[in-house]
Amino acid sequence: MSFFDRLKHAASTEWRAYTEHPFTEGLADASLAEAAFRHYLVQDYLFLIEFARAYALAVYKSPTLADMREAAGGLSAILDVEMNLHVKLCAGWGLSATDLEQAPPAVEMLAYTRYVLDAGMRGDLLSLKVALAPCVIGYAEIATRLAARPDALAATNPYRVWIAEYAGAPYQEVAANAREHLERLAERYATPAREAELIAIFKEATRLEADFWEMGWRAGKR
Ligand SMILES: Cc1ncc(C[n+]2csc(CCO)c2C)c(N)n1
Repeated sequence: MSFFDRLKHAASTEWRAYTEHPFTEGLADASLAEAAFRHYLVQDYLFLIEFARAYALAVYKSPTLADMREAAGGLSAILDVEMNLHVKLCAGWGLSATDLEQAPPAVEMLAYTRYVLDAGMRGDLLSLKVALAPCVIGYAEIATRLAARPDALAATNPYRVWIAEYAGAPYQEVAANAREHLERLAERYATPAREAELIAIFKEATRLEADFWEMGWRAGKR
């Protein structure tokens, strides 16, 4: 079994709660309340700013130049690609980039990003990449599943742009490369003695991803 599959298997309850959260179902069948999506999107913008810092930390923590280039690629994928999607999507919901940056941070956003930054700060590059894995690899898995649903990408679904972005080939390739890089890192630095700690990091980050959906989901019920 690959290293990532071992992590996912060990965290299967948390992984399902994250990747099959009702929020994601609501994106696919367009039943998600607009308020839920807006709240999620604004907090996700703040989340991406903090995740850019985590990738910058990955540059710093890189033992080799090749690792450094890989982390720098992740950093620019956030700053130059993913954040543009958010700005574009938010404009469609009447929110400007300034509105986004000035939004008050939610505790779920803070908890998740602080956790990842802390895991990276006290650990090595492998610990940090394990903490980042649910985000990068999870979104690719979620979007692929949603895109296969009838009408998920239909013009009548206001969330089709989000699904198409993460289900599309460019993002799927980013996620596949991240997964490949994680396997190579694990070959270099994972030991049986470290496995329990790495699983604990993966589980916690996955739980915080589910909490992030839950935060948006609750905003749709208010
Ligand atoms: C809560 C939350 N989790 C994951 C992602 C997806 N994501 C964040 S950074 C990154 C890597 C490079 O773009 C990806 C795919 C998100 N946007 N929000």
